[in-house]
Amino acid sequence: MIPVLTIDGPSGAGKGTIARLMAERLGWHLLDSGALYRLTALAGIDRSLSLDDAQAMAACARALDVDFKIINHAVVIELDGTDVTSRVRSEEAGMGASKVAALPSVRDALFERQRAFQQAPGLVADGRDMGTTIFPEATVKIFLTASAEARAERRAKQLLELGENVSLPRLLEDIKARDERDSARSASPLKPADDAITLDSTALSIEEVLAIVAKAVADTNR
Ligand SMILES: Nc1ncnc2c1ncn2[C@@H]1O[C@H](COP(=O)(O)OP(=O)(O)OP(=O)(O)O)[C@@H](O)[C@H]1O
Ligand SMILES: Nc1ccn([C@@H]2O[C@H](COP(=O)(O)O)[C@@H](O)[C@H]2O)c(=O)n1
Repeated sequence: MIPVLTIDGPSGAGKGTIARLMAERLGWHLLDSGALYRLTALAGIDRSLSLDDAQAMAACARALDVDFKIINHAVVIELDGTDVTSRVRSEEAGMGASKVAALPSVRDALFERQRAFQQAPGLVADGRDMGTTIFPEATVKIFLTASAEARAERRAKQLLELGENVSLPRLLEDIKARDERDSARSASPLKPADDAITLDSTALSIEEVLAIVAKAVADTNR
């Protein structure tokens, strides 16, 4: 079976960072499932659709015309032929994603697209339901978390580095709202798989988290 490492957890816990570093280290493929929900929201916004319209948003998700390109060692994301790399990371896309992700029809529409990422020699998949719903058979499952305050501070630092204006209280509010919506929804809510390793990164550096995850993967190969 093609091995899969899943990294789930709340927004800003460091999933994307650790998933990318682990994929590089292992030479495995990478699935950023949040990007698919963000792109679905952006496609809906661009078509002036209501993000609550389950049927229209599912059709949008199914027909998503996306391309992930590597240009000069960086990922470039195109939606309908347009570069949306920066837009995908915006708070508008994140909050929109969290709305459309609560629709079971949208989750169903993206199911097979995500499963198709499981290619040799292996896959690192980052999201909310990678270990519970999309890859329940995964070799190693990590549930990466951190306090809401630490996550808001990390996000603020990230946005400041991008030259964006930030309000820490506003970021903290958004993170808590997103946590609440992601955890309370009935379709694939944010929660650790029964067989996941839960890792609280509040007081850990990226290198320390990476070492723990790498050891968990190495331990399964013994
Ligand atoms: N252990 C850590 N200590 C300090 N900063 C961290 C740590 N892990 C990640 N970061 C930083 O926090 C920010 C958010 O990390 P990242 O984007 O990987 O989170 P995420 O869980 O994928 O978030 P989202 O689900 O919203 O995409 C980044 O700037 C990253 O460098
Ligand atoms: N497997 C997933 C991944 C993401 N979501 C939703 O998308 C939002 C954006 O995700 P990021 O990881 O890019 O921040 C997130 O808040 C979730 O609502 C999901 O439901 N399932």
